Amino acid sequence: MITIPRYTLVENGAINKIPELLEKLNLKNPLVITGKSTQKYNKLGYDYIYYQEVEYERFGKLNDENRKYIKESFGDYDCILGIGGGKSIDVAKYASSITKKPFISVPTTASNDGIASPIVSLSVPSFMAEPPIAVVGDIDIIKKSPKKLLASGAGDIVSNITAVLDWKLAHIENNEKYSESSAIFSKTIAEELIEYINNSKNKDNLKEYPKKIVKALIASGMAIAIAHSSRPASGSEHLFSHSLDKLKKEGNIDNKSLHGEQCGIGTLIFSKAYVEEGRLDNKEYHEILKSLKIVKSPVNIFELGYDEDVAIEALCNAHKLRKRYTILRNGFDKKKAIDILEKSQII
Ligand SMILES: NC(=O)C1=CN([C@@H]2O[C@H](COP(=O)(O)OP(=O)(O)OC[C@H]3O[C@@H](n4cnc5c(N)ncnc54)[C@H](O)[C@@H]3O)[C@@H](O)[C@H]2O)C=CC1
Ligand SMILES: O=C(CO)COP(=O)(O)O
Ligand SMILES: [Zn+2]
Repeated sequence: MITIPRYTLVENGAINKIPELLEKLNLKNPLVITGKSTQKYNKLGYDYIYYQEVEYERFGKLNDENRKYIKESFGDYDCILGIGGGKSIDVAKYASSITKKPFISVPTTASNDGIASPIVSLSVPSFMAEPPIAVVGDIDIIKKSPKKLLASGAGDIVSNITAVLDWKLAHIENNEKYSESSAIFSKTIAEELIEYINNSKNKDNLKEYPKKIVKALIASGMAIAIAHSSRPASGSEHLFSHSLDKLKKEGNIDNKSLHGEQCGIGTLIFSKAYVEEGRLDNKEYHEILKSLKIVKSPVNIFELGYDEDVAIEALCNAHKLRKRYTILRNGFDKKKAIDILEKSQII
């Protein structure tokens, strides 16, 4: 069965409609999970906790002790609202899946497609939970969020191009189950966003970008729900991002690069790899590059704040991050990694 949000509000002032929405859903006692810079958007003063204080790390491990802890912490409320960026939303979604309470997603920015997806990405590999029962995207708030966050949303959307290529490749070379309709849906979301961004100078100079990116991210989450897997939105480019996250964590690297920014870089690397294999037109690689430049998302490893050794190591380890067949196949050795990083001008 495919479950997608029952209500999706994407408009100016949407956050003021939360009471009305709760009433429609017959919910009365919400608990908000939010971040320190987004608590101000809990305008109705619902009880709240910061995602940072919910022992974030424990959530990645699904054992009985953690389930008990979550149930005890969230037991008295009849629904959970995630208000904030990707982390607030992920923690809220996870808590909702453990407590079986409905989850309402209230993104205050548009940085990744966890907004409406059934995926929880607190660990690698990610796992399936329930999607939000409703999404409340207040454009007044989202358009004022930091540009870096809004730009990273584009990186998470262009990812769909390489993710779908990887999915098809896995079908051809590894006999994996593949859904053409899901793939077309996911790819179209990315192509339409790229087209809008790249023509924005002639159209509205990105005035509509906040609304477009939120809608694209919600749709991408729905593509994941339809496929019942993150396959349509996560391929080799996400493996690169997960690999970078691992290096950051293990090496205690203090760098605030965002998920979507890292995935944007990954998309440039692997779209170039697909061009090299003759499976993608070079024009498409350039369209992706152009769109990331226009929204000012990083297009090389230095703009992302790392040196080239980090890029090489992340790329050489990427295939080990999860069991998912991609153009990485059995992994890139150092020579191949450097070659493609140079060709895609990441280093
Ligand atoms: N479930 C899924 O399918 C996915 C989940 N994720 C999750 O998302 C996380 C990354 O999310 P991001 O949003 O990139 O980072 P984040 O959640 O760490 O947010 C970055 C910062 O921006 C702040 N922020 C959010 N809205 C703001 C606003 N309007 N004004 C000022 N500050 C604001 C946040 O409070 C936070 O301090 C990953 O760690 C992963 O757990 C990422 C991709 C997909
Ligand atoms: O980030 C995601 C989709 O954009 C989720 O993908 P993962 O399954 O790789 O965590
Ligand atoms: Zn992503």
